[in-house]
Amino acid sequence: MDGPTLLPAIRTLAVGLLVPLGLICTFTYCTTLYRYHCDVRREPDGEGEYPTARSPPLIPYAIPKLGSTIGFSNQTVGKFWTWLRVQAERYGQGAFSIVLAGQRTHLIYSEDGLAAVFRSRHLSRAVLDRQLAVNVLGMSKEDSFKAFPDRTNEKEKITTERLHSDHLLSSAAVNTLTEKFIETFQAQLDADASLTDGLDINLYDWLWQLVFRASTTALCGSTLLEMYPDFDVDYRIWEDNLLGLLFGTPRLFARQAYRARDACVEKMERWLQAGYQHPVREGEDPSWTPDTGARIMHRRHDLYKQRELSIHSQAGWDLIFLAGILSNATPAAGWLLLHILSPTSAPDFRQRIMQELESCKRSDGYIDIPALTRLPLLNSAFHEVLRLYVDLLVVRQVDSSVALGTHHVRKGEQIMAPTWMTHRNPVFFARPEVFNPERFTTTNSVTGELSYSATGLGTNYFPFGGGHYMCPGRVFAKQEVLGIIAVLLLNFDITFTRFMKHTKGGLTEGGTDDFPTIKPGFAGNQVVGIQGDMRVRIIRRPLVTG
Ligand code: HEM
Repeated sequence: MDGPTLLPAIRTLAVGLLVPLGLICTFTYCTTLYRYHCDVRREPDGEGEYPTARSPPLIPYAIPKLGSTIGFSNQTVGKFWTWLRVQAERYGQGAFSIVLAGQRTHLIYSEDGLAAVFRSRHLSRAVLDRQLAVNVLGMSKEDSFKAFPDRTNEKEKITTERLHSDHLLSSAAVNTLTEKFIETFQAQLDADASLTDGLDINLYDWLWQLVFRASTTALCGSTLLEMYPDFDVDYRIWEDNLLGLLFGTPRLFARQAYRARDACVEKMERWLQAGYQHPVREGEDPSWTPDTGARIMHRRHDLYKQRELSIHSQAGWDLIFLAGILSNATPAAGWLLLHILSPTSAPDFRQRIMQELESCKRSDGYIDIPALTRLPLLNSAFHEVLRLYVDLLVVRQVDSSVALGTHHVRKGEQIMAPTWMTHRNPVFFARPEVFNPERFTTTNSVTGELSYSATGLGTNYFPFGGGHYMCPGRVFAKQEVLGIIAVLLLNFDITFTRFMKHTKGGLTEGGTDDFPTIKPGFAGNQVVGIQGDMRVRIIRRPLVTG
């Protein structure tokens, strides 16, 4: 066929394809839009206070299967939720549904709906955990079923729940982990002679490295970073691409992410193999060893063996466990420190934090960690960081059709409970976009004593998720973050120089108003990343003796 005869054929083919596609999209949009408007305007069924549960209104879309995937995947953190809030207020809805990559997904944020999500026995997370195991950790499908079974085997000697409650949540375990973390964090600072004369640094970048090493050593021992001193390089790439991997971005479009994932897992695998060559001696149960890390890791490794996981899958599961501490507690500490030191904060904020911290110095020079966790302003500021900077999606699959408050969901569908819709709702938190370190404090009207509390907010505040799957690292995370702040502020003078702005070419000098912003990413990042930095001068304080 020559050129002139080929062109009309292509045109006919294009028209033949595009016209039906256009018609399908127009028809889909019109029908979903019509149904949406009927649903949002429908009066509640049922009697008075007891409305009958019904399926949340489905957000209209044009492309079948794709549904709202593109809008939901917008990488400006919070953009989708801001849009959804407008819909929620306009139509008085406590939940909406979207089609996400072909799956009907309910976004639930009403108080009764959230309470039911955390309580319900009809919801689980195994399918999502397996998707994460295969896509993000490179586990085989077979091992993902062994690691995340649909039902826990009652006969199992070790279970994840028992393991977490005994070795991650108990106060003895948390204190041991915190002590090891602080010891390693402090040792790095002590070893840096340049801090005595003073250093000009980009604060968060500097802190990230220190916390990365101290957290990894506290959990996994010192051998991992001795074997792979540059482990952080691949880890950072993997962390930045975690949600893209989870959603199954094909390897062709995310080569660097897959390479970093495989490199991280391979390094953890070699570290595990080296550790297994030096098993803990019979009858001994050390709280930490250089080769195998903390006791929680030893017990996890016992669980891996009980479930007969390959060494590759064991390494992947260790990697995501490590990410719990690295990818959440580190930015949380960063946001808190930036706010304390920022010239944009209230003038007396830093001074009051310092007064509180001074009261936690023990006579031997160490920090009284339990006392730190009772400081009202510091703890309130920590909770405020989590309110403002956690973009969490509590994700569950529906195992059997059920009413979650007034929302009816069907077997096979998916639930997402977004923190953004409640944590930034002006009805629950006045001026929600503003960092207010006093938000969780109260002053006793008789004694004038300041205290703090994040309880009483019920399901309006859930940075650590809720119910059966609630974060088991929550107590350690808080102690770690407060410990970082105390060690730095009590031992160093830190002077603000300027903010550093993020640009395409890297960080450039900013003004005194350019407080760092939220790093772009998919919804559901947990503690959001920090974009930009703060230039400071840091100098060790002279030791006070006698
Ligand atoms: C500020 C810090 C942290 C935040 C905001 C956070 C948040 C979360 C959230 C939201 C979940 C899922 C809960 C759900 O689905 O309902 C989770 C799970 C988990 N977190 Fe954390 N986390 C933090 C720190 C940590 C630390 C320090 C560790 C470990 C040392 C940790 C270990 C885990 C583990 C093992 C799970 C999975 C639990 C399970 O599947 O049963 N987290 N975390």
